[in-house]
Amino acid sequence: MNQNKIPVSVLSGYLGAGKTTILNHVLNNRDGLKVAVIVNDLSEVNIDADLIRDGAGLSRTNEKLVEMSNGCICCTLREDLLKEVEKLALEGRFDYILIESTGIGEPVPVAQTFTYIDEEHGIDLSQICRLDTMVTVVDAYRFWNDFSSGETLLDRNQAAGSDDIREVVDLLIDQIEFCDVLILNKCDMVETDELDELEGVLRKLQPRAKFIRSERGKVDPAAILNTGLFNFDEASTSAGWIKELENPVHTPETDEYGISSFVYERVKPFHPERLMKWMEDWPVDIVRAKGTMWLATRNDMGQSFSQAGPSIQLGPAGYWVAALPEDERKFYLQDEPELARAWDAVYGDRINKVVLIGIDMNRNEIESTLDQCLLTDDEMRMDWSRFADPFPKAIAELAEQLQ
Ligand SMILES: Nc1nc2c(ncn2[C@@H]2O[C@H](COP(=O)(O)OP(=O)(O)OP(=O)(O)O)[C@@H](O)[C@H]2O)c(=O)[nH]1
Repeated sequence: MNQNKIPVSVLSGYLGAGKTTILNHVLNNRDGLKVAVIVNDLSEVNIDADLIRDGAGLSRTNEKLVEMSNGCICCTLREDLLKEVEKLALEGRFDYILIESTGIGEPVPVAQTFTYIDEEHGIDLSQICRLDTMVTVVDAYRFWNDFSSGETLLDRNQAAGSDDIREVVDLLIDQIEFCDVLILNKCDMVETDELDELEGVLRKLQPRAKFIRSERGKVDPAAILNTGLFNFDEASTSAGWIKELENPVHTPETDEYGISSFVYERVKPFHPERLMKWMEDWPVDIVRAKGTMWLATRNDMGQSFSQAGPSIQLGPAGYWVAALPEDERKFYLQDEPELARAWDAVYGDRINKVVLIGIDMNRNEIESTLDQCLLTDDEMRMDWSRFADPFPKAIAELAEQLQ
């Protein structure tokens, strides 16, 4: 760890989760640390900055509050963030930079700002700063409500612009699946057993992060400052579904809250119509599913599948290596021993491989009903291109039905 580089912590979390409250608490207990604070607000009036100015008692001479308003540091204000952080770091009078992102900000692009050289502006923040901790704040009281609302940010008038079509649940998942510390805030508003269940699910979604429960934002500053926990590669692969794919762990049935996960893996394609019907009747006990699907009608391309609550997405993931010209296929097989090991003699790398995470999932039922969506032995001998394929245009309608 280079002591000359100024450490940075970033707070993400959906609107109203408690980021400003936590920030104020941490600043009020900062123990002499000279902190520069960057507060990002989507609107023109940076209310959070006012709250921090009033609540945190930053010293005018030693500290600084930078407002970044009217945009989001993960996209439209990314360049401003680069320049602002560079300026603060080069001033050399701060011990720490603490950033509060907007509620609709995604953590990955913010972390990238600190990790990669920005060629366009010639700024390499990694030479002057050290991203120390990515923190995600989750509102324990509203979580399930937001997760299952089926609403988009536009529906809630919270979008970054009219072309921002993100669903609330997808944003929540992005924030949870990329963090080093997850703060479950507003614990005063939720019964303990509900909290235990929620934490169990969140730990399944994000097994790497350190979990902290807080009430009214009371978080020990040491939990989010100078933790040294950030590592881009580890954070990028820390989602529960990736961990489950890498190393399937079968939670024993004794789990108090019935939270479990498993991988559905079959070397046989789905019949698109039957799969579509299955999805229309999505089992409510599955909270999160993610993986690759093989549709008989799209035999050359794997489909990337992602579900979180009522949000379902399916789209092309890329060509199966088995569908590539022979010389390319040989190249990949030589280059990737893992691919060669898993290679099927007939179908190559074509496979259905989906991680399912849920509460009280009936694994047998899920597996047997999904198996019925695979091609039958008779269908395997037919011309697959002639099967009806309602994907992907039906996906949008499907998402609506699930709400
Ligand atoms: N009951 C309770 N209320 C809380 C807690 N933490 C924050 N609040 C309240 O929740 C509301 C939102 O808190 P903020 O700290 O402004 O949340 P935020 O994440 O900064 O919100 P945005 O900046 O809009 O994204 C405020 O009214 C807080 O007083 C908590 O732990 N318990």
